[in-house]
Amino acid sequence: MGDEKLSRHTSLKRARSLSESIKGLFKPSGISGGSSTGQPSPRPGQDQAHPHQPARIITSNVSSPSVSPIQSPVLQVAPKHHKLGVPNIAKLSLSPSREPSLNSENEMFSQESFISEKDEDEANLLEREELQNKNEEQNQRKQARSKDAHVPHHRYTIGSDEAERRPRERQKNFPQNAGQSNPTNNSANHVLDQENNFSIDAMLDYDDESKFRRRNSLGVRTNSNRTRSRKNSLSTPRSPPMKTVNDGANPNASNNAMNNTSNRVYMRGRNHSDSISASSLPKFQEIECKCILDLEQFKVFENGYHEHNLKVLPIIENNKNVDSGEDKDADAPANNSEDGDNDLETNIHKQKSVFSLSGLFKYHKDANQQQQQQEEDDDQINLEKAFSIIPSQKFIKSQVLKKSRTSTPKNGNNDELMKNDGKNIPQIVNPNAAVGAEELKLINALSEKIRKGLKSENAKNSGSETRSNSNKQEVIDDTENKSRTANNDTSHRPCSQKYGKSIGVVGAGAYGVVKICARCKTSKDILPYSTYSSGKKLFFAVKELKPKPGDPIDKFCTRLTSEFIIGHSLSHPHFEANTAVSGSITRPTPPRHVFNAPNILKILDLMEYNNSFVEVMEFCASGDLYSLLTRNNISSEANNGSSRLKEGSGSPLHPLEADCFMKQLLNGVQYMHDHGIAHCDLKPENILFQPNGLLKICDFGTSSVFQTAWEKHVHFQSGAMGSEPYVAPEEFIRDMEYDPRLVDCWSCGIVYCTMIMGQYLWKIAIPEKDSLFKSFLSEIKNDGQFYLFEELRHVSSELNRLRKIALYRTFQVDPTKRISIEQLLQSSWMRRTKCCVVYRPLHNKVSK
Ligand SMILES: Nc1ncnc2c1ncn2[C@@H]1O[C@H](COP(=O)(O)OP(=O)(O)OP(=O)(O)O)[C@@H](O)[C@H]1O
Repeated sequence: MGDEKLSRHTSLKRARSLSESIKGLFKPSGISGGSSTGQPSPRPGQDQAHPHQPARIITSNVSSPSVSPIQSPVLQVAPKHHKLGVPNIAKLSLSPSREPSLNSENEMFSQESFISEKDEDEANLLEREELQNKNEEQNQRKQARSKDAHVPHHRYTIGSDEAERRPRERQKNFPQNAGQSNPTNNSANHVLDQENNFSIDAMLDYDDESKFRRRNSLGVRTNSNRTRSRKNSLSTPRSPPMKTVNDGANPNASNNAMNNTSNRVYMRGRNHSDSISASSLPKFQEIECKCILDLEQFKVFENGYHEHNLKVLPIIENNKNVDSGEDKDADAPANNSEDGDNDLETNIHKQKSVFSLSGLFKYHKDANQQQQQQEEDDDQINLEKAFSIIPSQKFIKSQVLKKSRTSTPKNGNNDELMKNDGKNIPQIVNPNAAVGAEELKLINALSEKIRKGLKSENAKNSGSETRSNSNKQEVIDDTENKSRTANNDTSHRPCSQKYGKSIGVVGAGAYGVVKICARCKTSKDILPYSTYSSGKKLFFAVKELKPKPGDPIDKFCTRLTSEFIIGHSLSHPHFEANTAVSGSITRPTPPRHVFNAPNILKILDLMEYNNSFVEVMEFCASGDLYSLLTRNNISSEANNGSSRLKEGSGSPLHPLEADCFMKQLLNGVQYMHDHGIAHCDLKPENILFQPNGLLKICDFGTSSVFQTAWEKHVHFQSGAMGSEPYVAPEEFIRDMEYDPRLVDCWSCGIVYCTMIMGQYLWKIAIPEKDSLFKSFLSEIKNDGQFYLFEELRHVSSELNRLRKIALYRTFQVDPTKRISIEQLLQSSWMRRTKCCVVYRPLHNKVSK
C-alpha cells in the first residue's frame, strides 16, 4: 500500500462508447432496422466478439409505472444474518468466493447482498432511536445554554469515540495517511474542550427543528423574505467576521481560529448554484453560527453544515479584471460591480500567485516546454478561425417551439413529435435517455463531417482551409440553415469572439491540450452564466481534439463524437415540446427546460478549423481532484520559477469533505445512469471543482451508452476501460460481459478511498498482478473484513460504521452482489452525509 503513490493516469482503452454501443445502432440503416417494440438490439462490437451469442442484456419492466426502464438491478432482500438486525462488521463475511459468473440471467437478479437491506433498515431504526436520544440530550443542553448570557465555547472532538479502540496489529502495514484526516485535522483534535465534548457527528443532527427553516433558505425554489443577498465570489467570504477567521492572506491563521472564542462566522448554509456566478446565487438567510472546524479550504459549522473554499488558479485571479482593449464592452452589466468588489482580495491573491498555472497542472513539463507546446498548438488551431459546427441552443429551442406549434401531438409527450418528424425513427420508449433523436442527427452529421474532412486531409488534398470553412455548415441541413437565418441566429461567430482568447494551458489529455479562454462579460451574458465568472470576465475551457498521428480516422471519430455528443447531451437542458392539458383542451406550451445536472461539466460548443476540433466547456476554476489531493506536494523550483508536483502520496481530505464530494460524485453518476450513460473512466483527473466545492464530472470520451431513447434494455459490455487503479475486477476477465453501471460504482469507491487515504487502494484489481488486491481478496474471504477499511476513522463511530458497511458493499468483487449507485446514495451513510448541494428530485423516470 505504501507504494501506491498517486500519479496521473491515462486511460487503458478508449471505450467502445459510441463506436460500439451506438454508432452502428444509429446509422440510419440501424435505426430503420431497429425494433419499434423495443426488442433488444445487439451491439455491433458484441456481435463481432460473440458471433453466436446474442447481446447480453438486462430487461427491465418498463410497462410498470413504478419501474424505470433504466433502473439499476435491484438487490433482493437477503435472509437476516443477525438476530438484532444490527450489522456486525466483525462478523460480516462474504460467502465463499465464487468465480464471478454471469452465465445465468436469473443469477443476475438473485443477489444476496453482503449486508442485507433489511438489516440495514433495522439498523436504521436503531439509529433513529439513538438519534432521538441524542436530540433530547441536545435539547437539554441547548436549554441549559440558553440560560447563559454568554454562549459557551464548545469544542468538538474529531473521532473522540474512536480513541478507545485498540489499534490493530497490522498498523505497520497501514498506509501513512490512511484513515487519518488531513494533517491539519490534528489541530482540531487539540482544541478538545473537556467540558463540552460533543462529536461533530452529534452536531450534524443538531438543531433539527430549524431544519425546515434552513431548507427553505437553502432550497433553490424558495427564497426567504428575510434574506440578505449573498454577493460576490463564493470562494471568498465577505463578511468581516469570516475574514477574522481566515482572510485568505494567512492560511495558517485558520487553524488557530479554533481557539478564538470571538471567531463567530455567519453560517452560509446555502446550496451551490449550478452557475458559479456569485450574483446568480439564491438568496439565503444568514444564521449566526460558529465554525467548529476550520481547515484551509474546508470549514464545518456548529449546525453541521460546511463550506468549501478551494483555491482558484492564480491565472484567473490575474485575469479577472484585466481588460484587453478588444474585449472591452461598454454594455457590461451591472453585476460586474458585484463581482468586482473583491478587488482587495484579488490583490492579496495576486501577491500570492507564485505558481504558474501550467506548472501547477502539467507537472511533467517545465514552463519552457509548455510555452513551446502552447505556441505549437496556437499555430495549429486558430481560434480566430474556428467556427461552431452545431446549432445553438437558441436555435434548437426555436425549432422545437416551431415544431410544437405546427404539429398536434396527441399524447402530450414528444414521442409523437419524433415520429412525425418525417424520419424513420422508432418510437421513443425511454424519454430520459441522453441519446435521442437530436443526438442521433448530430452524431451522423458529425461523423460524416469528420470522416470527410480527415480523409480529404489524409489524401493531401488540403488547400483545405477554404473548403473546410465552407463545409462548416454541412452539419446543419439546408432547411435548418434557412430557418437559422430567418431566426437571426447570431451565434455563428468565431471561437475567439464567442469565448475569448487563450490565456493559458490548464491540462493535457490524450488528444490535445486544454486551454483557458477569457473574455469580458457583455450585456448578452445573462445570469446564470454557463461557466465560471470572476470580476469582469467569463472563463471557458477549450479542449483541442486532434487525431494522433497514425490513429485510424474511425477511432478519432468515435472519440470525438463520444466526447462531445454525450457531454453536450448530458449537460444541456433538453427543450421538450410539451402540451398542457387543461380539461379537454390540449394546447402547446413553450418548451420545458429539463435540466438537473449540477455535477456534470457543461459542454458548450464544438468548433472546427482546418479539420481540427475545439470542444468548448464550462471552466472549473479550482482544477481537478488529482491536483487537490496532491496540493501539498508542490515544491517551487527556484531556477525556472515553475512548480512541480513531487511524485508521491497525496494529502487526504477530511472525511466530512470527502463525504460531501462522494455524495456529489454519486449524484452526478446517478444522473448519467438515469440518462442511459455510464462514465467508465471515473478517476480524480476527471473530477473537477469550482471554488465553492461544486464537483463536476468531465471527460465523456470513454463513456458508454448502455441505453438509448429507443431501448428498454441495458447493454452490457466487455473489455477493460479506464485507468488501472480504478477499474473493476470483472473488466479484466476475458470475454466477461459486465454492467457498465456497476463498474462506475466500483470506481466511485476507489475514488472515495483515494480521497480519504491520499493513496490508491491498489494498483490494479488483478490478484496475480497486485499483492494488495490479493490480500484484500483473501482477507475478505477468510476474515470477512479488510484491515484498511477497519482502520478507517470518521468523526464518529456511527458514521464510521455506516461508511464501512457501504464500502464493503461497494467493493463486492462479484458484481452481482455489488451495491448500485442508486442504493449507495440511499445508504445510511450517504443519507446522513451533509452535502452542500441541494438536489431537486429528478424528473420522473417513468417511460411512456
Ligand atoms: N473544464 C475544465 N476546467 C478546468 N480544467 C479542466 C477542464 N477540462 C479539463 N481540465 C483539465 O485538463 C485535464 C485533461 O482534461 P481531460 O481529462 O478532459 O483530457 P483527456 O484528453 O480526456 O485526458 P485523458 O484522455 O488522458 O483522460 C483534466 O485532468 C483537468 O485537469
